[in-house]
Amino acid sequence: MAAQAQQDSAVDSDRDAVRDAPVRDDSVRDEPVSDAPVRDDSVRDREISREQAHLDRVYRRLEEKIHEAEFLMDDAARRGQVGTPGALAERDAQVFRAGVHLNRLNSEFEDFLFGRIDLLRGKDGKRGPDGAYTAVEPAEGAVRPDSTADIAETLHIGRIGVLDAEYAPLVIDWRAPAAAPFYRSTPVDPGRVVRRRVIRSKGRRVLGVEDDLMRPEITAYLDGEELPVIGDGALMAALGQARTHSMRDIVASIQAEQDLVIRAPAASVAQVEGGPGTGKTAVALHRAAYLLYQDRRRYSGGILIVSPTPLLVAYTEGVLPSLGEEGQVAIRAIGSLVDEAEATLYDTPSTARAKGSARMLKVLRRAARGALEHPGAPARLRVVAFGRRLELEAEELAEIRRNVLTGTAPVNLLRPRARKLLLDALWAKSGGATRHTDPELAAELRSSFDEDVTSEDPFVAFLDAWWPELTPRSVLAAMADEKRLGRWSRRVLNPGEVRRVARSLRRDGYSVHDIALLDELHAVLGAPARPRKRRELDPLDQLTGLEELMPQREETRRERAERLAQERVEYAHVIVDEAQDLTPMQWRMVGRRGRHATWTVVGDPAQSSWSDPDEAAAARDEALGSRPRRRFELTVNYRNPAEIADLAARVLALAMPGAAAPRAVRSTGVEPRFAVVRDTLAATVREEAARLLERVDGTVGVVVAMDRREEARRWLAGLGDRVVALGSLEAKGLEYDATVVVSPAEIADESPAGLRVLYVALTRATQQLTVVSGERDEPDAAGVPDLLRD
Ligand SMILES: Nc1ncnc2c1ncn2[C@@H]1O[C@H](COP(=O)(O)OP(=O)(O)OP(=O)(O)O)[C@@H](O)[C@H]1O
Repeated sequence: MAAQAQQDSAVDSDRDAVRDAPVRDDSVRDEPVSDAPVRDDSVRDREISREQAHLDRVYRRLEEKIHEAEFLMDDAARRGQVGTPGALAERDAQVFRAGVHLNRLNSEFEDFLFGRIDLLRGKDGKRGPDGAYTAVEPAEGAVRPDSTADIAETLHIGRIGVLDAEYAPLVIDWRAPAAAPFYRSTPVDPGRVVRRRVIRSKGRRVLGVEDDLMRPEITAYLDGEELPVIGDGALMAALGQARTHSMRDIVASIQAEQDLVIRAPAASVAQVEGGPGTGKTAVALHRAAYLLYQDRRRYSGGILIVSPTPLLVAYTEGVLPSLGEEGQVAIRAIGSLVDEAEATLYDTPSTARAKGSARMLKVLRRAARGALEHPGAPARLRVVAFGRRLELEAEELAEIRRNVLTGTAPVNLLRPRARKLLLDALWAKSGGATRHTDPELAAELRSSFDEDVTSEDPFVAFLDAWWPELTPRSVLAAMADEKRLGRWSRRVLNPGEVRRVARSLRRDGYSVHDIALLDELHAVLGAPARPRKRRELDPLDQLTGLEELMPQREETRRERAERLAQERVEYAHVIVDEAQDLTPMQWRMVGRRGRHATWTVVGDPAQSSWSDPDEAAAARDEALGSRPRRRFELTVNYRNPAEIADLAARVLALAMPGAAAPRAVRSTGVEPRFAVVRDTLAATVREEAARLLERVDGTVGVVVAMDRREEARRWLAGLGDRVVALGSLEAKGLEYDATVVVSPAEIADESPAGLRVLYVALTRATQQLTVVSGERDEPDAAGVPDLLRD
């Protein structure tokens, strides 16, 4: 039987890839070779043209929908001319809906349609909102006693859903419940799925199909014809593709354990752990698209994805638009979370350690108060009121300041209280309190005294200098003074830390750790009350004189909504990528953006570059609060071939003894290459990078210790834009076809978490890895550095 005969190949291409021996990936070459041979296959061609016919139908339908949307826009424009308020509102709503629709339909997605499942008859005959049958399990008798069965339903899966004119599904949105079996079904637990097909297309042309048979034990018929099975496994094809400088979506080949995370209910915190290359970043991005599809209204509050570096943001930015989602999701690097302050600098590990620690909280609170006493602060206050000269001396002023600061409110919000206590003290000196016994007259006198004093320029100037409105930047700048910082850090930071932190703050620009300090200071200082903008005059109000009658009218609901949107720093869902790297201060910063949010937190403790994971875990727990958590684990490495994964596992064993490395699904037969410095380090690295550029079609990453970044860029000058140099910390989350890791010992010695950083560096390549060793690496005769020996 044909289906039976295909059993072996179907098991070979088992999409779950859960097996012990990695699959040999022959697309990878050690030596440059020409293109692989193309197989002529008439069944394959026939299947491709069948899918082509379906895709043509889909595009015809899309064109009809585009015309409908355009008609809607025209119609809306006509309504606009009527001019009544009702018609105008309706027009706005229509234009908006039609615009969104057109926009989505007009984007010519590469592989708009990418999947298909052929299903057995289900337990009941119920259909879901997308027109597909809802049953997960097959009906009794769907498979006949002689192991034959008929396909009862065929679903095509794509980036957005398309119904035909009769509301039958032409394409099911990948996020719809009916699409779940496409990702979840396995030969062990197939449900109704008999055959799962990945369709590869470009623009409107179908290029190929790859099938996996989920029920190899039966012979299935579709329209009386036996169901053919084509292909060598779509997953392997996807993994073998050359990498560019942008990440691709994985929508056509999401694996079952990943799908569980993507579709997890968003009620609380989904905590996802997995080793390098297990798809954590990919899953996080697909989850954002899924959540928006599931409950667009709820997530109109915005989804924030926090990424470790601007490089990773740039690498991943295109994924959501390719899934049909834009606008509602903000992907921000952890160093760009505070508006108008972009991190451009790196701190040394010891400075970073001090700045990232929760100990800084105390320092910042003291600094926020201490910064009020700046070198230019006036020592005394002199005013004239009721014709008398009144003075407050330094001691009295200090006493008033102490009094004000007993309050716990943010420093900037204490300014009105400071003003009031100054006036009280001046009033007491003026003797005004004894002039009247009648309380009403006394109050009147006091109020005209206050008015007298506060309208005097010297008082206003004094208050501005003595209790200035502090900004996070000004306080951080004050901390650059080592003496002052020493005072504010007493018994919190040691003198070495004080020196290093102060010195780092004297540089031009901010480091990624400074951004969390700025954000904390923003909270500690409090935003000063903004004078409310006067409403623009409404012509209707002018006619009726309402504006005069109600000069302080409350802001309308719409105005309030607009203001809140502008001021938004909180999100409905927060996704933290590479969560293992967040310092306690960064957790506080991210936590403030998701106080009422649901969360997805993905990370890998073995890749943490933070030296005190326990302190960070405590800060994370505080940010996530008591929300219930659901834990997920990703176990399969889709990035590295087994040859590279095995080498990296040696460093993992040193960095985290006993930790399990994820299982690699591919093997290339190409072992990592070990090179020792020949002439100069620069020349050796350049030669090795050039060698790899010849062997791979895509990108090459050269990973060096952080303080070699600049020189490494010079080493590679002129080799073209397929190759990039990166510091070890910048390599986080990224991947290349091939990598050169320069001096493992230098990377490992950089910081207390250096071995884990080296583990990150060694796990970036999808095809080939070269390790260059200097003397410090103590390479053996084969060039293998001490740290990487078995
Ligand atoms: N189901 C899949 N189908 C195809 N490719 C996949 C799949 N899952 C992951 N990949 C690919 O594997 C690579 C690694 O994925 P990703 O960067 O998301 O892993 P990660 O767990 O975030 O890794 P790291 O912890 O090292 O940053 C990417 O190229 C991704 O596209």
